[in-house]
Order: sequence, then structure tokens, then C-alpha cells
Amino acid sequence: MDRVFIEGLEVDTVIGAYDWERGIRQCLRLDLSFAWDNRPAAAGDDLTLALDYASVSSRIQVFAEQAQFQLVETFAERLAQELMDEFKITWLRLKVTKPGAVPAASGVGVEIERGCR
Ligand SMILES: Nc1nc2c(c(=O)[nH]1)N=C([C@H](O)[C@@H](O)CO)CN2
Repeated sequence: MDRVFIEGLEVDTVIGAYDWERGIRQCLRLDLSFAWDNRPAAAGDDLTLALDYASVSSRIQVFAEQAQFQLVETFAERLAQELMDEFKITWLRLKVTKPGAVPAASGVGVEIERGCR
């Protein structure tokens, strides 16, 4: 199956389990890959048949603006469900990195796969 991907998408959101994190916004870095049959879009050179990575990125930004989760696990799970429902995506891989969370690490977070390829 073909893929469409979005790498290094940075979003601001309320995220964190500690009290000091509930009143601030922090950056998350997202890497996503989606199963998508790219042949129809390519055959017609037609964006309406493609999984539009710009539209998906905009939807993710709106989701992050409104989200207020404690765990990156919850952020990842809810976002995955939203994207699969809205864009009719059958499979995705989503990596959520919280860059500043562990100072000695360049990033920590979670990676999930949902759906069937
Ligand atoms: N598996 C997780 N571990 C931790 C999380 C998390 O979301 N998932 N969150 C925190 C704190 O919010 C931390 O990021 C603050 O720096 C700790 N561990």
C-alpha cells in the first residue's frame, strides 16, 4: 500500500500530567504516515482524489489548539481516531515527541499504529 506522510509537524497544546503544565502551552512534534492508494490521484492528476497532507495538517493544528490532555498517549489516541474518521484513513502510524520533557533526551514520547493496511 502507498503512503502519504507528514514529518516534523510542530503544534502547541496544553499537555502534561503535572500541575505546572496545566497552565502553559508546550510544543509537540508529530510524525505521521497514512496508508492511501495514490494511483487514482496520480492517474487524474487530481488533488480531490489524494489524501491532502495540507488539509490533514490544518486539522491537526485545530485539534492541538483545542486539546488539554495530560498524557501524550491520550493525545495520540484521540488524534488518530479523529483523523481516521474524518479522512477515511484505514491505517496510520503516529509518533508524538515531547521535546523538552526529559532534558537529557532530545525527545521522548509515543508511537502508535492503528487500523489495517
Ligand atoms: N508515558 C508517559 N510518561 C510521562 C508523560 C506522558 O505523557 N506519558 N508525561 C509526563 C509529564 O507530563 C512530563 O512530560 C513533564 O515533563 C511524565 N511521564
